[in-house]
Amino acid sequence: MTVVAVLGAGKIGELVLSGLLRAGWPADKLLVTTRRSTRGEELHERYGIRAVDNATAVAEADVLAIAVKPQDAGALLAEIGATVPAGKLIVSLCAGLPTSFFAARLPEGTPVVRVMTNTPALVDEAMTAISAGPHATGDHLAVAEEMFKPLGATIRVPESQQDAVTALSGSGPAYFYLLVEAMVDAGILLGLPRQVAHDLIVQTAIGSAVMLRDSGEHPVKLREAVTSPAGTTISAIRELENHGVRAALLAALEAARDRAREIAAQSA
Ligand SMILES: NC(=O)C1=CN([C@@H]2O[C@H](COP(=O)(O)OP(=O)(O)OC[C@H]3O[C@@H](n4cnc5c(N)ncnc54)[C@H](O)[C@@H]3O)[C@@H](O)[C@H]2O)C=CC1
Ligand SMILES: O=C(O)[C@@H]1CCC=N1
Repeated sequence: MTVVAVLGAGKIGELVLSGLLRAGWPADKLLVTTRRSTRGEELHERYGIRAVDNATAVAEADVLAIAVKPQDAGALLAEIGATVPAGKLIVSLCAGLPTSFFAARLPEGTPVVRVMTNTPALVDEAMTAISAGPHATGDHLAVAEEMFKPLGATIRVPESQQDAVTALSGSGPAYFYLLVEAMVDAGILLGLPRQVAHDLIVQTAIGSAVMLRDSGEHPVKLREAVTSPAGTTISAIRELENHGVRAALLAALEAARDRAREIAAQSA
């Protein structure tokens, strides 16, 4: 069975490892590398996986999943790049970095797949977009899918779309959490106890999300069904439009996409 090493076990690296274990990936087919040895020991105790150094991971794993910050990827590749044997699959989880960044620092012919997942992987509800980079075949994409399908939904996209994907689904959970946080505050403004406001809006978010996924209806239809003539909802929507929420979202996602491009430019 494929041995996967996660290089850099912060939030996303741990989330991938824990998801693979939940899906039944044997612990002895997983390796992790960390910058601090105490972090490696912690992960070993928590999951029973071996924490090794980057050189051991390169030697023993079939797939190297790069989960360091994009700003740290250059240093990591300077350390391991020349030693990566032919045929190892590189799966990058790094926002912004194009697969050409990896190809330029790895032996010629090394297959690279670029992946953008998100934190709901923690509850097996991730959205993961997968793109083939240099030398990546259908079989390599299938390996990436085997890793990420148990963590939620997967989609294949051309790499040219990955910065937009990062802005939408990679960062997306943060936008929903911000909205929920703001709506809880609004509930408090209206006089509700914090816990009641929290419970009301979290269940409303879950119900709305399930309807978005399962009803087959366009979001406009779902919103119209809530919006009674001369009712309460349209009064709220007028305020949202007056305050430019729609325009703010367009600008926000454009800013996230631009930041992904900037990260790539700064790393080149
Ligand atoms: N946090 C998120 O929601 C998402 C993050 N990503 C991407 O995942 C990657 C990781 O992000 P986070 O987990 O949020 O960052 P993080 O900072 O929590 O984790 C990165 C880890 O890499 C370790 N590290 C750095 N250099 C290393 C080296 N040479 N050898 C071994 N370990 C090393 C650091 O000590 C740290 O624990 C980033 O590239 C980010 O763009 C992708 C999708 C979503
Ligand atoms: O904020 C970031 O850069 C990472 C990438 C997508 C989500 N978090």
